[in-house]
Amino acid sequence: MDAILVVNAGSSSLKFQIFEIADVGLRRCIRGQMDGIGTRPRLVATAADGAVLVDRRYAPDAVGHLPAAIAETRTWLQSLEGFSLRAIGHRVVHGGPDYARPMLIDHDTLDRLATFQELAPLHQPNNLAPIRLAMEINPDVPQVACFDTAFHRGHAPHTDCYALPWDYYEQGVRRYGFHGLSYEYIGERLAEVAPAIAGGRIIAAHLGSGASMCALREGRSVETTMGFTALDGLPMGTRPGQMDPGVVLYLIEHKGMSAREVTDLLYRSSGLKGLSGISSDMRELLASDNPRAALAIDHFVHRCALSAGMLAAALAGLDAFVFTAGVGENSAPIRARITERLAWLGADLDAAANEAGETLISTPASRVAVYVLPTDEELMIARHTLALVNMS
Ligand SMILES: Nc1ncnc2c1ncn2[C@@H]1O[C@H](COP(=O)(O)OP(=O)(O)O)[C@@H](O)[C@H]1O
Ligand SMILES: CC(=O)OP(=O)(O)O
Ligand SMILES: [Mg+2]
Repeated sequence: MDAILVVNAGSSSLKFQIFEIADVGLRRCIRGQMDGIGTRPRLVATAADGAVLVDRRYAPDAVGHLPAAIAETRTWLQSLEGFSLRAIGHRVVHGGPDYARPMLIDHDTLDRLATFQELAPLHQPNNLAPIRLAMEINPDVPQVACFDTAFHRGHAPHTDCYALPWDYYEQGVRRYGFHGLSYEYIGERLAEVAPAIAGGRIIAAHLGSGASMCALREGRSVETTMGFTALDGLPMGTRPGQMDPGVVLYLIEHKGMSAREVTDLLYRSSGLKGLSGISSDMRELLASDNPRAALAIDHFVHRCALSAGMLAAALAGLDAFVFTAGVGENSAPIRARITERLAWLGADLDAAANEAGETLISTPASRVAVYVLPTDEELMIARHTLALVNMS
């Protein structure tokens, strides 16, 4: 069976899918992930009919980081039979100013993408490692890079620039935005679920271990919370989100921290994990009676509400709000708390629908439709990969 493998290395998870290249297009065969990396690692994969193909838990230090997750997942994938790999599609978080669309990967592209590693240290090295590995093992199998940043390309310069001397913008110091594959999918999915409003003023909230929001109009990104890097915007599992740059200067100049130490603090030890002192995982914080867990959750909800207000201002109003990604798709309590903070915009939560995890969780009287739409970055990657490989 001719197949496409899709690899999506996130900050706390490694997601993968295998699609058959069928006459009718793509048919999903296997969907899996290694999640809870470093906290409660678990490899789960299911077949298209829902049959569980593997469900394996590991000790936290056995799969303590993405390279270990890649190695363990690759070993399992190699045990599969019956697939003839025709292409591999990869999520690559940072495409810099050059890459505004998916690209076939050659060694020059790979070298260029490696120069963005310091702009996405939590992701880019883990995005590029499987590409290098596959190039060594299967050099004849075409590989495609699909960028988180591409969906946000095309914003007006006055929205993408920082108030710095202009030549910094020209050097690439600008707002890029991330989670673009997720937002591209959510925009298409909303057009299927709610065609009447999909082209309107939409905020999509990708609330995972990495978290951001995006303002869409006519299905296109007009503003988003992440910026030059995936540190900016909302508080996340291990990242602080928006923060006065003076804090970085203070940590270096007055606390004597090195740039490397500040990088590690901001990418790996801040956010929900740093504030709570307990965990980066919203499930553990919601289950904790520790006041610091409540503080971290209160902070997360508050910053989500503020960012939603900012994006509603960018849209000059709001027609729909969409929750997606790990927290957005799975946590009714967090959805309820954020939606309550959007009442001033006209959002009215249907508590029963929210608890039941329905697709529409706002009441008929709500002036803002509130949806829960599972994202599927991997499907977007597979579609782009098939399109590029068919064209080449
Ligand atoms: N039932 C749940 N309730 C609250 N949070 C959840 C739930 N399930 C998953 N999560 C959160 O989602 C996060 C993973 O988000 P996800 O988008 O899948 O991963 P990543 O951000 O690594 O791409 C977990 O770290 C956890 O905090
Ligand atoms: C950009 C980003 O934060 O990605 P993830 O949510 O997969 O960590
Ligand atoms: Mg993710």
